[in-house]
Amino acid sequence: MKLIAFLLSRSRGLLLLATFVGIVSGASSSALVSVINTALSQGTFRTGKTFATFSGILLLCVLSRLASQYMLNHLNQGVLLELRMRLSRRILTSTLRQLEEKGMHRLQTLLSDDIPAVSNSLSLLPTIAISAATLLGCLAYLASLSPTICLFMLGFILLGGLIYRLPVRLSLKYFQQSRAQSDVLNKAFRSLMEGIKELKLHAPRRAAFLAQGVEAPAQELGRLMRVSSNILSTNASWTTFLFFAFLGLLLFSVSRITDVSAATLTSCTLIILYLQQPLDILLGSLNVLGRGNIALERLQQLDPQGWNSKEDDSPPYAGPPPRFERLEFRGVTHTYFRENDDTRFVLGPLDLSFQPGELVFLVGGNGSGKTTFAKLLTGLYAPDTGEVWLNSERVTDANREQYRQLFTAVFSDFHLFDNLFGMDPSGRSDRVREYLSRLQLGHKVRISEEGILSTTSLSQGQRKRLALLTAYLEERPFYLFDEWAADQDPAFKEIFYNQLLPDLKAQGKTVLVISHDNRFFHVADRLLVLESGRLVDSSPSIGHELPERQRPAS
Ligand SMILES: Nc1ncnc2c1ncn2[C@@H]1O[C@H](COP(=O)(O)OP(=O)(O)OP(=O)(O)O)[C@@H](O)[C@H]1O
Repeated sequence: MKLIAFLLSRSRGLLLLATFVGIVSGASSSALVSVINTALSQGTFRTGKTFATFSGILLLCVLSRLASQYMLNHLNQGVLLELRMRLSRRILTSTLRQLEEKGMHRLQTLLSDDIPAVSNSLSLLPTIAISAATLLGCLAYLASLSPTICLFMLGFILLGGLIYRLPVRLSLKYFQQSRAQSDVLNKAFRSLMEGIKELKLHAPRRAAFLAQGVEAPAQELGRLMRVSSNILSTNASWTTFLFFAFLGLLLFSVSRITDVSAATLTSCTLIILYLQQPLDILLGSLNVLGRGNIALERLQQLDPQGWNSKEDDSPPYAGPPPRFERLEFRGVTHTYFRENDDTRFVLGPLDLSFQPGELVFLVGGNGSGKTTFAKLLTGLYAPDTGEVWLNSERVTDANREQYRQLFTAVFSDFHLFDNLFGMDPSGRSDRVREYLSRLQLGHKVRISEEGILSTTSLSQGQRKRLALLTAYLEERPFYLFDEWAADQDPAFKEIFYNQLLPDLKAQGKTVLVISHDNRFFHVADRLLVLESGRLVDSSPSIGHELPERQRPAS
């Protein structure tokens, strides 16, 4: 089973030790039964020797159970930590395109459902080890009392186990289908959170969304889980029935065909009754382990082989931003395929270059490919065809991580962290204060020596200014702003275009600004114009005539 193999590959020594100690616990538990049984059948329960043996074994049983559980709990938590970190690393090392194609909601299911499913099954391992050892110990004792009854019991366990497996498989099939439904439901939950304002404002939309978007997948998920659980419940009841039917058979039939004494039969019955709990646990664990296995398989699909990520092997780049003399696109293209309507969007082929200290505007209608261009430029997408060259070196999968460190970007769907992770603001507090005051945020936000922002609960325009502050502090050679000024008031727009951008240029930074603000195009050294994925113009902006549909309204 993948789950056990995974656990073994992580900490073989500890797992084997914990299993061994669990076996000691199980064995001592069955030894206890034997002591009780012997004491009862031979009437020695009042002797000091029996009391000492009983107490000693009891102590061994409890302590070894505790030790085994502690070890396995330690192992489980270690594995869980590793799974969480692995998944986070896989998300970070996968290409943006792979993540977009996979869908963020699926990643959410992995984090919220699949990791706990693995955790549930791992936390069952100590109990499984102890139950298995108890079972084996009791069977050995049973064999010493009556080999025939032990053989019958073994036959019953094997037959029962085989019969039990089939419904478990069916139940797991439903569970597997429920994972896909969880993805759908998580997608709906994302829409619920992100679209809360729209839903609150429109009652019919809210009702329809609740019914079709949430209730329908939630009901389907509930149905699948219900069927899966009902199969298991039926299975468990059926096994309990079989267990007592076996006991009945033993008492009423087997005793007739073998020459066991009444005392032996009583002892055997006592042991078999004692076995019911470990048997229940072992059979029930088939399902929990199966679910954990399915969850682990889903998580492992993010592994390099499973997801075929070329970038996974490259170590994270920890050096300074690369030197920047010239950046060139040679015949670069990117294509989006849309599965649902069989159409595609092609950006390029693009041939252009950037030099240090240039202020370039990228303009074009909605959907013309500006943001896609920005993702290609910043190395978030690799070109489908064509080449990107930095200075005299071609950008490839091997050096793309390093190439990306050239840029600082504020995308239109930017995320504002409440901590300046990876930047050390200590010793730069004067600069931080100066930037905050330039961005007119001095009265609103403070940044601690550790880089923690006092608040991010700001207006959208203010949040964008804070993102700009982060960009300033990164001090990269190339700045990219995707419709940054769209949320700014007219006064601050003026400051952005007429002061902040020229300042960056004066510092020798290259700046690419995606903008619809025609009034400020004259600030640019160069204007790139995109139309339906094609670069139709890339001439100097001064005196430049825009295509008619992009000219400012007079
Ligand atoms: N993740 C994606 N998967 C498939 N198609 C996409 C994806 N992102 C964008 N597209 C398509 O690619 C085209 C260009 O999108 P892009 O976001 O680059 O345009 P844009 O010029 O930035 O538009 P806007 O000004 O509206 O932001 C659009 O037709 C869009 O439908």
